[in-house]
Amino acid sequence: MRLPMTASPNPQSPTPNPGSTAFIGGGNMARSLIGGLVARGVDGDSIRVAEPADAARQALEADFGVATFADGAQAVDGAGIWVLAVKPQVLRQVCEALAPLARAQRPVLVSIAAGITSAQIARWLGGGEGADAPAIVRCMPNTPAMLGAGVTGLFATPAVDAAGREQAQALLSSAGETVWIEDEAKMDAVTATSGSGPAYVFLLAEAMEDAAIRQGLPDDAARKLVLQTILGAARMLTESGEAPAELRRRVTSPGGTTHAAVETFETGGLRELVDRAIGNAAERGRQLSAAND
Ligand SMILES: NC(=O)C1=CN([C@@H]2O[C@H](COP(=O)(O)OP(=O)(O)OC[C@H]3O[C@@H](n4cnc5c(N)ncnc54)[C@H](O)[C@@H]3O)[C@@H](O)[C@H]2O)C=CC1
Ligand SMILES: O=C(O)[C@@H]1CCC=N1
Repeated sequence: MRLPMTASPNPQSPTPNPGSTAFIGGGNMARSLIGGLVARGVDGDSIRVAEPADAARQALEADFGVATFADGAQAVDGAGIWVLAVKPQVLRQVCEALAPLARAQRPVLVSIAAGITSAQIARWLGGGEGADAPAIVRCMPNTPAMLGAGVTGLFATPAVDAAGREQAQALLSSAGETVWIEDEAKMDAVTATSGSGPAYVFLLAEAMEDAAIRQGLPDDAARKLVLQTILGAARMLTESGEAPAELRRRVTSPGGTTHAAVETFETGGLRELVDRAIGNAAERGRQLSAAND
């Protein structure tokens, strides 16, 4: 097991290695993204992670062979791309602490924090206009990234050049599909749809499993039936080329069992509820921005 490295940061470093990636924060999402990079064949030695929790650092080293550091300044030293993977509540403090190094190294900054805008990050890093503006790519991945089955929405500020966009896209592509979003204001909708979205499917799985057990199925049978149903339906959605409504229509015999269930969902207001839930998630993103400014 490696020990946290102690090399001094070099604030003068003018030519960072674009192939080296630093993660600030080594929690759940960082692990998912790092796992995707390593699975794609990226050398763990080129990944540097700042993470204050000893246990998380040790696990990252053991699982992925990455270099870890207790201190952000050490992790970013020489890295051409920095992934800001801390909670929105601590991002300001992280950016302010790394601002001098960001101005010296001029990395591509990839933020995955929900809600926090590129303008806030730029300001916390000390700003700069035109060619001096920090190159920020605001992203919203999701947890299926750990299987390479994620999807990420990306928005790049004008300061990000074509090479920077390619670097960010290559990083997030190792976690699954990518979608460029040209209007940053829509990133809260991305967060509410796909960033948080896996939890909606997990909630549906919980509810279906509970209902199946209430219908008398043994626990293990209920779980297997529900999980394989969701997997099979997801594959049909992604592989058949058919719209969700058409796939639903084909399962729903008039007057049959599915019809009874779907009518219950429709009259119970499922669509309105989903609309409200996603609207509330997007609004929470905007609140996170305001609350952590
Ligand atoms: N969990 C999810 O499904 C998704 C999360 N996100 C975003 O990813 C970011 C991270 O979320 P998670 O990984 O879920 O959180 P997490 O809590 O698992 O990871 C955050 C990590 O940052 C570390 N940390 C705290 N202060 C630090 C500092 N000063 N320097 C370096 N590391 C520090 C913590 O010890 C922790 O390990 C958040 O901003 C969240 O909005 C984005 C997409 C999906
Ligand atoms: O719940 C959250 O705030 C984060 C962002 C998207 C998924 N998890």
